[in-house]
Amino acid sequence: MRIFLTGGAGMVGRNFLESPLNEGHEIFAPSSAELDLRDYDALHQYLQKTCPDYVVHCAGKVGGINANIREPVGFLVENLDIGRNVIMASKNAGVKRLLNLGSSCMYPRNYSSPLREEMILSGELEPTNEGYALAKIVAARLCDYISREDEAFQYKTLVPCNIYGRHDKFDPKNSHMVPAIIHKLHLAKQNNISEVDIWGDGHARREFLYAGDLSDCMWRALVDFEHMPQVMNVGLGMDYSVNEYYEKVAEVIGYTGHFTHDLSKPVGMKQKLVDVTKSSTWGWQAATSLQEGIALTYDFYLEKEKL
Ligand SMILES: NC(=O)C1=CN([C@@H]2O[C@H](COP(=O)(O)OP(=O)(O)OC[C@H]3O[C@@H](n4cnc5c(N)ncnc54)[C@H](OP(=O)(O)O)[C@@H]3O)[C@@H](O)[C@H]2O)C=CC1
Ligand SMILES: C[C@H]1O[C@H](OP(=O)(O)OP(=O)(O)OC[C@H]2O[C@@H](n3cnc4c(=O)[nH]c(N)nc43)[C@H](O)[C@@H]2O)[C@@H](O)[C@@H](O)C1=O
Repeated sequence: MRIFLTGGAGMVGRNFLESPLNEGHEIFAPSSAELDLRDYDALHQYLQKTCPDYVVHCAGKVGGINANIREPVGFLVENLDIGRNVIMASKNAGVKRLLNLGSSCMYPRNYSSPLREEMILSGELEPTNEGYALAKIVAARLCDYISREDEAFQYKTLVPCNIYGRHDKFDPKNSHMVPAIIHKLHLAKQNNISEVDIWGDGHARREFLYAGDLSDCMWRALVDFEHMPQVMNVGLGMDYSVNEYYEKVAEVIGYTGHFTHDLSKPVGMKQKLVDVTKSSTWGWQAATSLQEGIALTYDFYLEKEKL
């Protein structure tokens, strides 16, 4: 397969490229410095030249709750521009298969039951990442419409829960919760700090999938694209409280201090567990436990620290 991968320098993209399943495929993965996806003409020319069989769209402006609260304009506009450009340039260059990455942020807030794909747009979005979610919803819907208007084009969307793993962002300015906890507890242990702040009361719940498992699902989707549902959640099938994540990371790192709760910090959605019925019926499920995933991510963090 000839594959054009966007976001190849990011966490999901690098795990996709690192996968042993990439054997025998030709993958084009320009960085944003080589090909800025906000430049439609450059992108269209690139696709006409490379003629990929598949486009895998991982690029975007991505960050944790703080980054989304700080820059709603950038999260909406950049992801809208990039999403529209990649999808429309692919269509206009005649690329027949496209795998788009959505996010569980697309779902309405205040649902306690597992979130099913048909629930997208059925309610109010979470304000802390509304801009990002709107851009993700537009891109997913654009893929649906293209596939509906002309069956020769199959543009499909995976909707992952929160992701963590190798090549994650650990800088507190932009990081998601798991990498943020790893960074905080590592520094607390190194500097003998006996107390670490948890944002909020710690009762919010999150589902974090190991990036290597998402990569495995993406490769399986390319191999069995016809049978993949038009929109499909990708998750672990279970969630944990924020407090439990801190406890699990402390166990892996060997941090023995205690935790306080900073109620001034944003907490976002109370819960966002995705329903995994479609993906398990399709024949895929996550293989990496939270314990294993955190250990592998911490190994990566330590390797990075040494550089
Ligand atoms: N991380 C998570 O928890 C989740 C992520 N997702 C989705 O997965 C996908 C990948 O996320 P993740 O790997 O974490 O994100 P990263 O921030 O790690 O990577 C994003 C990538 O997008 C590229 N990019 C950004 N802007 C541009 C641009 N203008 N032109 C070209 N490339 C650009 C960056 O390239 P460069 O580095 O060269 O600038 C970077 O490689 C995204 O679609 C995200 O919405 C979905 C659910 C959860
Ligand atoms: C992935 C998906 O979801 C993202 O939203 P989010 O899940 O709310 O992002 P988050 O991982 O940063 O927070 C998860 C929870 O964790 C709590 N929390 C505790 N302590 C820390 C902490 O130290 N840092 C952070 N970031 N969160 C903390 C925090 O209060 C919140 O309750 C979108 O940004 C968007 O990227 C998107 O698509």
